[in-house]
Amino acid sequence: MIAFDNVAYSYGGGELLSEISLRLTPGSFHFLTGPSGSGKSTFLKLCYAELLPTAGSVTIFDREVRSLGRDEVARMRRRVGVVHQDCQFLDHLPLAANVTLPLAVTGRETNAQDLADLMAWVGLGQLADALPPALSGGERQRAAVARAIITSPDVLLADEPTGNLDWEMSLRLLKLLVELNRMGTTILVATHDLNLIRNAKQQVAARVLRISNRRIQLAGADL
Ligand SMILES: Nc1ncnc2c1ncn2[C@@H]1O[C@H](COP(=O)(O)OP(=O)(O)OP(=O)(O)O)[C@@H](O)[C@H]1O
Repeated sequence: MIAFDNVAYSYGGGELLSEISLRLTPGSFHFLTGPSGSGKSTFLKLCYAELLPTAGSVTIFDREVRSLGRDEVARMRRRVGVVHQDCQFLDHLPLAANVTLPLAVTGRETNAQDLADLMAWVGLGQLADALPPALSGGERQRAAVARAIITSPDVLLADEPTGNLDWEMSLRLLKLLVELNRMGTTILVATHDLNLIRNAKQQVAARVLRISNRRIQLAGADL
C-alpha cells in the first residue's frame, strides 16, 4: 500500500532519515515512535507525498510518488486521511461543515445520514452545530478523525493524535482507531505514548516502528 525503498530525507542540512525500507501492507496497524525531533512527522509527510524523498523511492498505491502529476497527487490524497498534530479548523464554520469540508472542496455531496452516523460514532452527535473554539481538546481530536475519514480513505495517518489528551480520552480515541482498522483501514499513528502502544497491542496486532539514529526499525517486544 505504501512502500519505502532505501529512502532518505534531508531538509537541507544533514540527513534526518536514512536507508528507510519498509512496507505498510493493507489492513495493517503501525505505531511510529522515537524521540522528539527524530522525524516522525517528516516520515508521515513522506507517506502522502507532502514531502518527496531526497533519495530512494516512496510508492503509494503502486505509484512511485515522483511519477505523479498534480492531479494524480490530489487523487491519491483522497485515499489517505491525515490527522495533523495541531488539528486546525475553520473557526467560523460549525463542526459538521468542518468535518465535511474534504468532500465539499472536491465537489462531492454529503449524505446527511452518513454524516450523522459518523458524528455519533466519534461521540460528537450533539456538537454538529458547535463552533470549533467551543470544543475541548478531546472533542477536537475526535472531530479531526471524523474529518480525516469522511472520504472513507484506505489509509489513516495520525500525528500524535493523543498528544494533549488525558488517559481516558486517549483510550477513547484509540478505540476509534482500532475499530476503523477492524473495518479494513490501514493505520499509522505517530506517538510518544508507550502506554498507548501497550494498550493497543492488547486489542490489535499492531507493529511498532521506532526511529533511532536516522533509521527506522521494527521495535521488539520490549514495549
Ligand atoms: N520545514 C522544515 N525545514 C527545516 N527543518 C525542519 C522542517 N520541518 C521539520 N524540521 C526539522 O526536522 C526535524 C524532525 O522534525 P519532525 O517534526 O519530523 O520530528 P518529530 O519526530 O515529529 O518531532 P516531535 O515528536 O517533536 O513532533 C526537527 O529537527 C525539525 O526541526
